[in-house]
Amino acid sequence: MTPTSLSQAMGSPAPTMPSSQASPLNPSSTASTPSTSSPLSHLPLAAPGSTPSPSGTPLGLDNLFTNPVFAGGLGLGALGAAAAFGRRALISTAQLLRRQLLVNIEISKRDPSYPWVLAWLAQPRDDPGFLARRICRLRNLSISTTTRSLTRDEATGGGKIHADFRVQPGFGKHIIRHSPGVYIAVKREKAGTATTATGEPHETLTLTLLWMHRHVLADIFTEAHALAQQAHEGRTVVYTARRMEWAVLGQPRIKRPLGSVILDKGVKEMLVADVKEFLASQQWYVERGVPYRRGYLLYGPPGTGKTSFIQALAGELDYNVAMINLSEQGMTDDLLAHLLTQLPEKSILLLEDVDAALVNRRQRDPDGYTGRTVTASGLLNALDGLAAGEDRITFLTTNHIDRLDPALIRPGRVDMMVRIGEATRYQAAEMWDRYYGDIDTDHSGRERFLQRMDELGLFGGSETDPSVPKRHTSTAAIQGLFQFNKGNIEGAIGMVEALIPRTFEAEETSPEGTIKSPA
Ligand SMILES: Nc1ncnc2c1ncn2[C@@H]1O[C@H](COP(=O)(O)OP(=O)(O)OP(=O)(O)O)[C@@H](O)[C@H]1O
Repeated sequence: MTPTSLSQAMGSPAPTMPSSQASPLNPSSTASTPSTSSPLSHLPLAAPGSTPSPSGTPLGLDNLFTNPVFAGGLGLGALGAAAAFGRRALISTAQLLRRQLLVNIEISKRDPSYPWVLAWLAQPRDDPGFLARRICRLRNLSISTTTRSLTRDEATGGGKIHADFRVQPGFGKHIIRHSPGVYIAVKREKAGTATTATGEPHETLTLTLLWMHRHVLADIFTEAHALAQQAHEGRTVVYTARRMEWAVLGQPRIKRPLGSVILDKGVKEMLVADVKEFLASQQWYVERGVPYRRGYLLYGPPGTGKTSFIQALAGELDYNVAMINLSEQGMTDDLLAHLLTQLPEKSILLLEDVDAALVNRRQRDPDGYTGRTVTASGLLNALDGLAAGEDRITFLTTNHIDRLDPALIRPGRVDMMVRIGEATRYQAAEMWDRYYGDIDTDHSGRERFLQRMDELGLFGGSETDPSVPKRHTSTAAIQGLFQFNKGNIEGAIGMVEALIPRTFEAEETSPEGTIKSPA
């Protein structure tokens, strides 16, 4: 039912609309257009109760614009829109300029250059001048501390631990001046949550500089690398596995001279020559399709210089040492394989006490469950399986060769096996010369020392007295005795009995390799 019919039905006449309201789009129109001529003609222009225009007509658009409230609102709206547009235009222009004029370089914490650049940023710089001094400042600093135990020689000042503090740019934004007129914005930030690898959040470092100054980036990385190398010069970096990544263990150590490790006659020379030959013959391996890696197994009793030799060899070759403890909690076959594929560059891989991993092969129960972490097959695969990396020198050490699986000792995994045994007469004499050579010029002290060792059967029995038990001592024990009697020939000779290992003596004697202070 239409409204008309409704009103008619209710007995009231249908309302007529004034002709001036007939066409709201043409308010000035006075033509008496029928209300049905415009679809909008029946819509009221003003809300019920609104003030009629002074002309007596309801509010029209011309009146709307002359209305100060409406005009003011419209003006404000236009201003707001213009401001928003202007802001957006400004942002777009800034982004465009940024893209065109600036260059960003992001360095991930996983990249080897990350610590180098951090150290480079913390370098003291020349005074840049009044203005630049106000602009350039590392606002937040963080500290990276490493500690190491002091040797007996170093610990004269009373302390036992040496700490190194390195100041680095902290998290946040900084500005540094690279050279006159070249400024770099630095942003160091934590990215995301803790990684499963280290338990620490990932970090990035972003350097931003003018596009026209981009050439300094190459200088920055070269300088940062040179700085890192300088810090490690004459030093051997020891890496250790920290969860899924390699981490530097303490401070890089001063290179140990090869001459300070005394192995039996010719052993050291033979090993060094073999490694050097391997390093010089990469082409030979490539041409024959042989994986370019070489494995060495050093075995023998504790304290005979196996680890010391590997450390000194790394120094001699200008290599680092990447060490994995196979019996460490959490070390699994997968983790071992992963770490071996990520080996730090120019590093000797050192797997100590390798028997610890192989023991579990026998301890596996019928279900294949093993209480230990790295299995024997995991180790074998990591050494020469499909995923095993190339360009690698591996040293394995063990005190228990009898516990090793024969599968481990086969060319490709272990190419050379060397027993580093108990101290021989040759080694004892060489060590004596290193400690007392300058004061025992006629070697008389050395002869008395060796004779005393002989009398006690410490070179595997006495040549003159068959009743003397066959004994051995370690080079570590001899070193301990000499260190205890620094510059004291008589003291050293008088204490030879302390070299007798505990296994050959009653319980009250000193443990193997340790020198007890005289009462
Ligand atoms: N042949 C050696 N020449 C010089 N120093 C030695 C020698 N053997 C042992 N030492 C000294 O004894 C200490 C222990 O030596 P090192 O750790 O190299 O022995 P190791 O054979 O690796 O022992 P382990 O089998 O227990 O790991 C070191 O301080 C090292 O300087």
